[in-house]
Amino acid sequence: MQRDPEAWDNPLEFQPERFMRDAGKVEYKGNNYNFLPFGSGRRICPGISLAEKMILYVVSTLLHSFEWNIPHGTTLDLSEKFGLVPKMQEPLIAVPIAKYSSSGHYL
Ligand code: HEM
Repeated sequence: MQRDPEAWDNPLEFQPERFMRDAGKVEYKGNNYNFLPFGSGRRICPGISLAEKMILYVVSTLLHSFEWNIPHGTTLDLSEKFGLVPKMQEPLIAVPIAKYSSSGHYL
């Protein structure tokens, strides 16, 4: 359903901005069957509230604290392989470089 071209324009294209166009209106708590990131019904993810509170904090802290690279001499390959959930064809190797010392000073 989340890949149905009748519900989504170019559903297989990575377009995170599609969610920003109607930010605030995107329903993800199991009532909009076009978009079920946490599932639906009796087995819906019980961690939604925690995820809502933590995800922005965790992702922004990782982006703020580290510069992210891929190993030298490699290229980024975002192709997927078929499965129950999409997995990367080639595993992503991300190399974090700390921006701050343990005392909090910019390196
Ligand atoms: C962005 C974060 C998360 C996403 C996208 C996510 C997504 C999902 C999905 C799709 C399911 C299956 C629902 C279904 O079968 O209909 C699930 C189940 C579950 N999730 Fe999450 N989840 C997230 C975070 C969390 C967190 C933070 C916790 C706990 C602290 C959690 C605990 C669980 C548990 C225990 C289940 C099994 C529920 C059951 O089978 O009855 N999840 N989650």
